[in-house]
Amino acid sequence: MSTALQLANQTIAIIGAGNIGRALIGGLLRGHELAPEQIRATRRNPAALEALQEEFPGIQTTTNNLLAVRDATLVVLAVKPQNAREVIEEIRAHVQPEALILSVLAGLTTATIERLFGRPLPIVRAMPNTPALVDEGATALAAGAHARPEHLELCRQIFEAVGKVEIVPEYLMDAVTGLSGSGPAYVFMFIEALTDAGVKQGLPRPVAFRLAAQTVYGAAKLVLETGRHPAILRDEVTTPGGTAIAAVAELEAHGLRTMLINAVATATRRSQELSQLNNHD
Ligand SMILES: NC(=O)C1=CN([C@@H]2O[C@H](COP(=O)(O)OP(=O)(O)OC[C@H]3O[C@@H](n4cnc5c(N)ncnc54)[C@H](OP(=O)(O)O)[C@@H]3O)[C@@H](O)[C@H]2O)C=CC1
Ligand SMILES: O=C(O)[C@@H]1CCC=N1
Repeated sequence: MSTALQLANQTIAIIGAGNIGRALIGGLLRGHELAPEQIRATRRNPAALEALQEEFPGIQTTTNNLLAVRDATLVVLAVKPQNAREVIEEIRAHVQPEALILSVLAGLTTATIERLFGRPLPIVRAMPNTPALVDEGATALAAGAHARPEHLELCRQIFEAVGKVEIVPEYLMDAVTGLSGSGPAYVFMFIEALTDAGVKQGLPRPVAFRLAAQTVYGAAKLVLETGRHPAILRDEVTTPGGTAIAAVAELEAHGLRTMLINAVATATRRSQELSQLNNHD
């Protein structure tokens, strides 16, 4: 007998339907595998919940977390990490014994979440990123001690509705946070800087901006769709004695690679520091 968990059979409570929670609701509904009535979304601000319901007709919204979790088979923890403890303490006695917990809380380990619930329960931890809002997220998933393969698969389906998914051991979640979780910030800076560079050369700003953003998007798509090594694709742009190699030399002189390696190392360290603050009793 298959033990696969079907998305179509789930009742999903999204506790803290802000940016990430909203992205997940959108992805789930666009996938047409479950009806809006299977989703309960919470936050404290009733006006924001009304707006959510207008955006996603048929979902149930409430400021009452207990009401949302009581019949949920899957509880998504999507509040900010600083609100996590109070929310878990509030809902823990009301969550179904068999429910799966899916946490997007940055820096909270599955062991800490389990301790806050006060009992062993299946937990999957996710580190998504904001491009999930346009179905181009990059998400890493890690299983907690009591999560079974079918739990991980269910969560994979959820995040595949809003982008690409990698499964990693939990100890790598800080590195993921430094790379793809925080990464959109680096890429936005890159697009902004490339736009300025075009403006400096005389391009109108809106034109420079569109060219810069599309260049980043197109280059990423070329890497992903061809599967070819980025260094080979770069070689194809660099005509001997031409323009691109002149700029590549400039980027190398200023240590682009080292700068990124150090930036991701710093973000990873910061994630580890925050984890240490979050995960002590
Ligand atoms: N943004 C990012 O790039 C990433 C974020 N994450 C993680 O995702 C989580 C959510 O982040 P994000 O979506 O950006 O944050 P948001 O602030 O957009 O969403 C969190 C939501 O939680 C709601 N909330 C707060 N307290 C409660 C409560 N007691 N009960 C119910 N709802 C509550 C807030 O709404 P209201 O004020 O109306 O209650 C808010 O809308 C965080 O834990 C973060 O670490 C992970 C990866 C990337
Ligand atoms: O900066 C942060 O802490 C969060 C985690 C990943 C992206 N933003």
